[in-house]
Amino acid sequence: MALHIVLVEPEIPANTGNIARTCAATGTHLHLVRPLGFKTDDSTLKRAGLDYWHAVNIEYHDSFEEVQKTYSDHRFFFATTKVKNRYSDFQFQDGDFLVFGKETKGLPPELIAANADTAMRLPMSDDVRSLNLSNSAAIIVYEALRQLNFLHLD
Ligand SMILES: C[S@@+](CC[C@H](N)C(=O)[O-])C[C@H]1O[C@@H](n2cnc3c(N)ncnc32)[C@H](O)[C@@H]1O
Repeated sequence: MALHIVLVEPEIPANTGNIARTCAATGTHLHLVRPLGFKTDDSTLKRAGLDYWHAVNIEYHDSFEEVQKTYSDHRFFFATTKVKNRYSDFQFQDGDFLVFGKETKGLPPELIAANADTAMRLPMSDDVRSLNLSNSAAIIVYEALRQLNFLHLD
């Protein structure tokens, strides 16, 4: 088993490359939902992931519904600025899916509304609208790993 990160329609290659590197470091599986805002041979994407791409377990999907259908026996958590639930108040389990939205618009409001019980927010001051996507993913996956005693890692 492993944790899973889902990026729904990511736009900025450097963010996806950074997240791929975090996935390689943590044994987390990466799911990219099309359309992507870059080509998979984009040099910025490759550079941000350094030479760790071979260590990333990556899957591409045509829709988020496809991810949910394929992994219907897993739990899904949704990272968004739009709710009050604090990310660290959830009890994560091995196999959980952590879902992140696109850089410009975030996750679709209807997806958040339909999953309000498992939507989570990283606390921020009122001066900032959102955190960077790759920073958000790193913080949440490491919180899940901390709760799981860094299962699968040293
Ligand atoms: C740059 S943000 C999107 C900004 C968008 N205007 C919004 O408010 O959702 C890209 C993604 O990073 C994650 N993110 C950024 N800041 C977050 C926060 N404070 N709490 C939870 N997720 C966050 C979310 O998954 C979001 O969809």
